[in-house]
Amino acid sequence: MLAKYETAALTTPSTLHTPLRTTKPFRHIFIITGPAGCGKSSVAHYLSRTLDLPYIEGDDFHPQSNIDKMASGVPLTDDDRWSWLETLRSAAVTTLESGAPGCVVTCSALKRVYRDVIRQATRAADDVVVRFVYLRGNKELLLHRVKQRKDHYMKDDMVASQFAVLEEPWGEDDVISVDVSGTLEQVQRTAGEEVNRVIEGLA
Ligand SMILES: Nc1ncnc2c1ncn2[C@@H]1O[C@H](COP(=O)(O)OP(=O)(O)O)[C@@H](O)[C@H]1O
Ligand SMILES: O=C(O)[C@H](O)[C@@H](O)[C@H](O)[C@H](O)COP(=O)(O)O
Repeated sequence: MLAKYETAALTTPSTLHTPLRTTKPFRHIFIITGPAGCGKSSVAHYLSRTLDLPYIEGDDFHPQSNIDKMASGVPLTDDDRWSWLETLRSAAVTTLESGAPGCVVTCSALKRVYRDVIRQATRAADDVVVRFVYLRGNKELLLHRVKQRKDHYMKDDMVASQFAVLEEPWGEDDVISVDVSGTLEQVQRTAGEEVNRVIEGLA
């Protein structure tokens, strides 16, 4: 069982003039990332449910032109993605401004510059924290999982193009990396434990 979200606390530094410490909870935006088939939706639904945080599905924020493009097997370009990423970031910030203590967002965020667009959400307020959960799997595994998936516009022929532009987030200190080669239950549990460590201020 994950710890209650409300237990997370930011202790503001005391000064000579304010000897009493006040606490203020962080509001976390957890971005579940990785190429198609890595398990973003499956893991994000689990985190949203267990942490009782709103779920924002990145695919719901694409303009129709992007969906048509992906459905016809044409990879998106940077220019197709900028406004999508900004819209997604706004949706996360609006969710917090509406009173949510945090949220869980799915977004492939394949390149560092895309993650940087999302990172700008921290400018909304000093208690907003962005953490990425990168679901790490090799191309063959994700291809296999996308092939098994039904009723999704994104077909397996897009996986190779996603790996071609993927910049794995090594060295980015706001990223949790989770190996997805195990069962879905194992991956969900590991992601939950890692996210819980962040919420508790341990990571
Ligand atoms: N660890 C896993 N083991 C086996 N199947 C998985 C695992 N994670 C996800 N899947 C399955 O793989 C497919 C893709 O998962 P999904 O969550 O839709 O990925 P994404 O949102 O990243 O494209 C789904 O059919 C899902 O049930
Ligand atoms: O679940 C999936 O199949 C993917 O997440 C898919 O929906 C797509 O990756 C993104 O929505 C945007 O496309 P890019 O990853 O090419 O930016």
